[in-house]
Amino acid sequence: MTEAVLNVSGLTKSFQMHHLDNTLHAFRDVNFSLKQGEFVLLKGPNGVGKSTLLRTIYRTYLPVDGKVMFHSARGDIDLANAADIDVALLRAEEIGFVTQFLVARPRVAAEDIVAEPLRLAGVAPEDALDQARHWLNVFGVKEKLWKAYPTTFSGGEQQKVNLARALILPRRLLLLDEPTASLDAGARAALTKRLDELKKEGVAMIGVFHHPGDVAELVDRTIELTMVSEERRPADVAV
Ligand SMILES: Nc1ncnc2c1ncn2[C@@H]1O[C@H](COP(=O)(O)OP(=O)(O)OP(=O)(O)O)[C@@H](O)[C@H]1O
Repeated sequence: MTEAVLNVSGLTKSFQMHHLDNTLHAFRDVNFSLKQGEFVLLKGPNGVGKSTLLRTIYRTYLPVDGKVMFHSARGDIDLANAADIDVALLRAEEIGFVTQFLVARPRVAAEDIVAEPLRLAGVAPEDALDQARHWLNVFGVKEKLWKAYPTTFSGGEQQKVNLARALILPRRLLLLDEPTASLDAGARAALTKRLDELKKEGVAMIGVFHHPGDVAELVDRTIELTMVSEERRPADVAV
């Protein structure tokens, strides 16, 4: 039987706009589940709350209501209520998040940024570097840039480093927020291929895609978020 990875129930997020003295409702009463190897496409118009939903699952944001039950290899944990230290551990080991923005650090070479998740997982430094170079190559980062600092890279080059780092290690759950936004066709094809491999290895994925056609073959289900009206409605998600 395929194992459940994530159960999201009654998840609701709003932002308190103190300077305007009002509340902005991002999404309300979102319910869905994800199993191992499942790929869910998140859709909806601009501003409907797609990125906010992914960030709430990742616990960048705290929800105002609901549960984000993550079935970790170490046991079940509600990310909506978990201690920061447990969230940090899960991010290091089991939950990946690919955004369109690289968090580049000053004076850290591209290959070291990519190799870091492997090193932290206990892979020997030279093996980790070899694998990092392999993935930089797969995503189309030119060899002469491997030892350079990505703070100076173009948007697309930074995004390729970002992908190589985020996808180097299979995670139990992978959140993808427009990972193709600034990529050329070659890198988009490499990304689709890597996501297909990860899916086959059992990684559960939910993501928003700029070019949903790229992942059409991988999608098992689509979740469409709809705008929250200011009056209360029981549910705002169609599955
Ligand atoms: N930190 C924040 N503080 C206040 N409001 C926020 C914050 N983050 C997001 N919002 C608001 O929440 C709503 C949902 O934003 P979000 O970025 O999740 O939408 P989206 O569906 O991902 O949009 P797009 O398709 O344009 O990327 C927007 O109205 C946005 O202004």
